[in-house]
Amino acid sequence: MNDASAPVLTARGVRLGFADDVVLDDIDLEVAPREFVAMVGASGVGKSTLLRAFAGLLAPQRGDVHLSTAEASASRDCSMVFQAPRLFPWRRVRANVELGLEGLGLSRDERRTRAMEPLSLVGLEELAERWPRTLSGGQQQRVGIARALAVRPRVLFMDEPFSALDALTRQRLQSELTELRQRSDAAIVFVTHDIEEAVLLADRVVVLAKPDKGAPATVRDIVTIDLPLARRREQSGFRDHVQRLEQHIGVAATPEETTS
Ligand SMILES: Nc1ncnc2c1ncn2[C@@H]1O[C@H](COP(=O)(O)OP(=O)(O)OP(=O)(O)O)[C@@H](O)[C@H]1O
Repeated sequence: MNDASAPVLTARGVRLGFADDVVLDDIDLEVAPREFVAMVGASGVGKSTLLRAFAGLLAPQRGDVHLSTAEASASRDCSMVFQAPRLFPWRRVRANVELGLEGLGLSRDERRTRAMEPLSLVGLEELAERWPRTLSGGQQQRVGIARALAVRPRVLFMDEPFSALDALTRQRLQSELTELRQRSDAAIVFVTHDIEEAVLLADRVVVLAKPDKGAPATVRDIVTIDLPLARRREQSGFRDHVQRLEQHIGVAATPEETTS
């Protein structure tokens, strides 16, 4: 039995890299059940690499990653949403969502029923029998999210899931994700290069950065976003969090730059 408050993900002293190239080092992080953690950092700092290691797709060179075991019936420890929805064009929407459920010991009927739950969570139950090519980009990404949720993961990993969408669709999906996380039991670890998106969505934002040029990146800061959910960019406190994060990542303009 899992302790209900025990972390769903624990990383201790993690080092990651490719051959002799160390990309990240000394990574320590715990993610609590149902927590939403965003990871931000400059391009190439290692956000996707770390997410892959968390999901068990890449072995650490040092340290370890522990994912707690899923307890719900026919569920998985984790699932992943990518930048592109990666739907199979020859399978209808519902059949795409059922894909993740194969191999979980469910009957065909059970798989069909289970696929409809997350589709309704993302507002697509009406489109269950459509072909992917007949959906908009935002709808296709919702199908990708539904497919990842169908397995009732303890942790949902999302790698820049909205970055390929137009600005309006992106905003809509951001607010939908806030609603969805309140109705789902999954913790979410979300990679983005968009600091405002991280402040809109996350309970905590992990800043990855290199301490020195050429050195592997590590966790520079973890910022708790203590604003109530259903956030808006205009609300008080929002910009303060964005600015603090920008300074840590090193994208904030220096005073000389702003006055010249
Ligand atoms: N399979 C691989 N083999 C060798 N090097 C890799 C591999 N995957 C990633 N890297 C390197 O690891 C570093 C981190 O890449 P990663 O994609 O994790 O960064 P990122 O922070 O997600 O970047 P971005 O924001 O641009 O997507 C980069 O220098 C990249 O070139």
